[in-house]
Amino acid sequence: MNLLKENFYSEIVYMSNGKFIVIEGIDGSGKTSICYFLKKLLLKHKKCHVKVLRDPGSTSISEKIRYLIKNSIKNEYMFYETELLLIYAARVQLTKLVISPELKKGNWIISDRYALSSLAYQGGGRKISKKKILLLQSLFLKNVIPDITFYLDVKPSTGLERITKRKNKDRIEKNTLNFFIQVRHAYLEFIRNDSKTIKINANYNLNTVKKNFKLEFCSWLNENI
Ligand SMILES: Nc1ncnc2c1ncn2[C@@H]1O[C@H](COP(=O)(O)OP(=O)(O)OP(=O)(O)O)[C@@H](O)[C@H]1O
Ligand SMILES: Cc1cn([C@H]2C[C@H](O)[C@@H](COP(=O)(O)O)O2)c(=O)[nH]c1=O
Repeated sequence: MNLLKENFYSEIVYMSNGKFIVIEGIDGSGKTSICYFLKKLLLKHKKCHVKVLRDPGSTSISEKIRYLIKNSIKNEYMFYETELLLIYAARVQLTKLVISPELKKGNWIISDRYALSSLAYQGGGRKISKKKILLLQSLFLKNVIPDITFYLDVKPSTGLERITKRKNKDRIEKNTLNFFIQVRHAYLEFIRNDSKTIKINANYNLNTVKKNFKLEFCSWLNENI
């Protein structure tokens, strides 16, 4: 695609409205690596302000909630509904404090996960009804919709292998392979026929994933900016 080098940068000159870009995928799919790769790509041209965020997290309150979500508390089980509501509390805080104001200023947001994660993890993984999750979404996030979501699709065994190499697993990562198979299945169901989500094959090595992501991103940019 020859739009890659010339057009990618010339298009950025015209960026004036803020854009909300979300990177999704199961644990170990490479989301964080791609978020920072995209930030670098956008900043090279210095024509827009870019913030990378993580959901849950990225505000003081949301980071405290993130800690609760990711770490087990001795002798007390966390109910799946509690998990969902904590995640939504962190997301509402992040949205009101950072995402909405930044977008209003015309800045760009790259978010490592957003509402689709709840449909995949709490819906597909924990089996909370889609209706309840969508109700929270429509009650609290109704005007904040990603302009585009990139879903990094990886085989759950590969994703888990990558995170096992990196660090000790947290409360959610300790779930079974079958849990992640169901989360991936839910992602694939939700993005099927969704024109605002682009699927990237994340089973390849990181350089190849970055190259393919860049191609898809540039092509989206050319059509949408
Ligand atoms: N395509 C890839 N091939 C091999 N290793 C990868 C690939 N993508 C990421 N990794 C490695 O896997 C680990 C997890 O990557 P990264 O943090 O980007 O993923 P993530 O989806 O954000 O994970 P998590 O959800 O656990 O935070 C890192 O050590 C990273 O270098
Ligand atoms: C947003 C969101 C996240 N989760 C889970 C998925 C991950 O295991 C952690 C977040 O950690 P990461 O390193 O930032 O990927 O939380 C979830 O279950 N539901 C959600 O909506």
